[in-house]
Amino acid sequence: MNLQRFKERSRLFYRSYRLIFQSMPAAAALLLLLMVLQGSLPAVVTYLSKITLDVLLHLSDQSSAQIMQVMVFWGASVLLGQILEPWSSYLIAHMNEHTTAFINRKLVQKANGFQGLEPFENALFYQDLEVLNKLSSHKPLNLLVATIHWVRLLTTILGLLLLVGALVWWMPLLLVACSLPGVFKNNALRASGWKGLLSVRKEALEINYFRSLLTQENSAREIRIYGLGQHFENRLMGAFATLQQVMGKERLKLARDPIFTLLLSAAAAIFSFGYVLQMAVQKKVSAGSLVIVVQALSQLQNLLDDFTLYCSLLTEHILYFEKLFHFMDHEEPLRVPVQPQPVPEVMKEGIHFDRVGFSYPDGRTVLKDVTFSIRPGETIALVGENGAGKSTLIKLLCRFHDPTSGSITVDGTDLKQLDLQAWRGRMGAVFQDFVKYHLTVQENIMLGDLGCTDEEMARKAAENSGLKTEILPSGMHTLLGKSFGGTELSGGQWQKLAIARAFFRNPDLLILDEPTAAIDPRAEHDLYEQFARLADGKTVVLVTHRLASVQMADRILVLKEGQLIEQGTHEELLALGGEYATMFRLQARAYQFASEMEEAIGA
Ligand SMILES: Nc1ncnc2c1ncn2[C@@H]1O[C@H](COP(=O)(O)OP(=O)(O)OP(=O)(O)O)[C@@H](O)[C@H]1O
Repeated sequence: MNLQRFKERSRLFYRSYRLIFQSMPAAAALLLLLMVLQGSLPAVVTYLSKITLDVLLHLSDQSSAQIMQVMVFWGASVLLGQILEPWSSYLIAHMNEHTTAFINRKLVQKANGFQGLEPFENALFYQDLEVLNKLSSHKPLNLLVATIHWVRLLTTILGLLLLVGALVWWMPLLLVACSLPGVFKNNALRASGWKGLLSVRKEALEINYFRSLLTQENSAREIRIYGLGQHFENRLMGAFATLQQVMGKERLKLARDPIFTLLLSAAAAIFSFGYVLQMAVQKKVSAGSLVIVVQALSQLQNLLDDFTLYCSLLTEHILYFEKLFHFMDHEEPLRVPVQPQPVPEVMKEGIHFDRVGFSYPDGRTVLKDVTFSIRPGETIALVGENGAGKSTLIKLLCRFHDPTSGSITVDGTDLKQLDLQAWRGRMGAVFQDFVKYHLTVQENIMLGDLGCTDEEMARKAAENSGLKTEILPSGMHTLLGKSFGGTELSGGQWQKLAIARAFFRNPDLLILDEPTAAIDPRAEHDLYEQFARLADGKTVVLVTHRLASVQMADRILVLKEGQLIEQGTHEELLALGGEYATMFRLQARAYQFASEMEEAIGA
């Protein structure tokens, strides 16, 4: 290990211990103290044995008083060891819970702290988060416990080496030197094990994914209809097999490879033992000294092996922290201004997209040179075929991503310079993949504005969204979703609830990304009338495929393959006879066909 690497490792250890100590400073310090105390006890007991033997072999008038003293010390040491053991176990368990919660909180805070969505669209981010989350329940404590055992072992070993060194000065050096190759070997093996674990992060995610597909209600129907159970089970077992194969190889290496280093340290112990015996034969040592050296050597052999093991465990655990800090040091890709500009109280000029281009991190260009304006109080509808870039445009408006080229301004100020929290605070949004919170109806709505506790407003928002809460078992207080045994809503009812949440916030800018996809035509018609009434004075950006609904918009923007190809009112675009007119006629024909069919069936 070169100096640079050594410095990095030392910094890493320092940062890791600081993190653990931050979670419970007093308990960690106390535990460390207990372990050092416990660690020094074996050397004390061994030393007391030597004194006893020497006293017995050289009896004098003070011998009985000396033996009494030794017995008191011996008894106190044994008792102390017994008293301390349960307390260290108690502290370890106590700290385990705290450090797990502490690290989990740090991870969640970090993930939640990202203002943009880019990290969430990166597979490695998820894989790292998964590994870190999973191991957070034992790695931090393992590091602490391994450190404590390491300190305890070191204290015991140093004590015993001192005893041995007092007799033969070079013997401790020999024993330590012959143990070092084992330390290095085991460290390397543990590091390789950790690399192996990281190399199967994808498989670990696959296991979670396929297991949840096979066990959760939302996938249960398709799996049964298409008979996918066995297929996914095979893929699950395939991921398990890869994981077992990789980790099995690492475990085998760990069991097999340290044999030569073990033989070396055993040879040093045997040689030392033989040397001391020869000294005893030549009467160069007292019987007491001989006994303690023999005792110390036999203990040292095991202790040095344990020490080697704990060194390698420390290496393994510290690698978890290396990953953890790497994750924690992840920089926010979205540049947030240090001194943000305030969001205008009332928008005057509106929002302007100027030659906006955007590519996702995979490099595909999704928006090209898009230029348009949204005036305050205007309702804009975005239409276009699947994958045209409508939702991406909404993401840029919410500043989940920044444009790759061009700019978005609000009353002339670049969106990047605005106070992002305040900007988002003005918005209400119903996304395509809105969240179904497994909470009560009222809570679902009131999450729209945590600062408002007006239950009557929540009821009104439900009413405006067209959600009939009176038919639910406990009205507004009905618990929803299966997670906690609540009532399940239909897709359309959930969607209305998401709309109610957006209404409850009473936003200046309402974003609706296919808000009615799951809603029946009559409810959709009622809802759009409500939108028109409620949106009075608000700016609305609506994405929809149902062109019958966009006629209420002040302006319609047509996107195709990431480009804005047409814009105008419904009538203007029909008169233009372009993409919109074609799409509208196709849909109208389908509706006409349907109503003719209805009439025919009626007749
Ligand atoms: N997170 C992402 N990473 C990479 N590419 C993405 C991501 N999200 C969307 N895309 C790609 O960007 C393009 C535009 O997607 P977008 O969701 O904006 O289209 P859309 O017009 O809203 O489509 P739809 O009507 O089907 O909802 C698509 O080709 C899609 O594959």
